[in-house]
Amino acid sequence: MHPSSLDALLTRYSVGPKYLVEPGPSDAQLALMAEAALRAPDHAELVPYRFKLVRGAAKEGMAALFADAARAAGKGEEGAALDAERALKPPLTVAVVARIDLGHPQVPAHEQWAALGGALASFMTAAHALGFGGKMLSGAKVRNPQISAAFCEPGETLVGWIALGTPARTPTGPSRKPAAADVLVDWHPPCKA
Ligand SMILES: Cc1cc2nc3c(=O)[nH]c(=O)nc-3n(C[C@H](O)[C@H](O)[C@H](O)COP(=O)(O)O)c2cc1C
Repeated sequence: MHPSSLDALLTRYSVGPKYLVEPGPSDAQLALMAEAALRAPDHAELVPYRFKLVRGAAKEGMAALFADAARAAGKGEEGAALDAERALKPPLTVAVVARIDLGHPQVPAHEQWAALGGALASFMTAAHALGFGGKMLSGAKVRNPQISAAFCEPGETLVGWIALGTPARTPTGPSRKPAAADVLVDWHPPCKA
């Protein structure tokens, strides 16, 4: 059974591309994930992000870009083949792109990044609730000029890629996290001198 609501929030974990198999989410499931992302808090409703789907023949194009970036980084042919495989293996890859308006009169950049982070988390949690696994990945590749230009329109920043698919193994559980008490702290007003 798929987890729902609070269960999904409490049990999401990342599943790396190695353990992702077909099928990936359908168009209808992707639409639900995007709707969940759009429910994240977003000051002035700027929607400062896009989720760009890499599927079908586009995967080959991404693999070629990854291989070229690996060569440019001095990795050699074995490294290039490994990076190409990273593009081809997941059933679906979703490029996460930021659209930060640095000159916005009300909403500073950090609030727009916060909106993107919330959307990303909701997108991934919705995927988990639908029975899929995934992992957000970036690495030095996001700063490769050819890759960045291929994924971004002017004014956009490539954040990374979410690998998505069906988990091939029973998850061992979420990664280690701090206790709730570590992030819940009482605030006290400063003492008057
Ligand atoms: C924007 C972003 C980029 C990330 N890039 C990487 C990465 O390149 N490599 C990696 O191992 N983890 C990366 N992570 C972290 C993983 O996606 C994941 O959150 C982490 O391994 C913790 O696992 P969990 O999600 O199960 O708690 C990134 C996370 C974010 C939000």
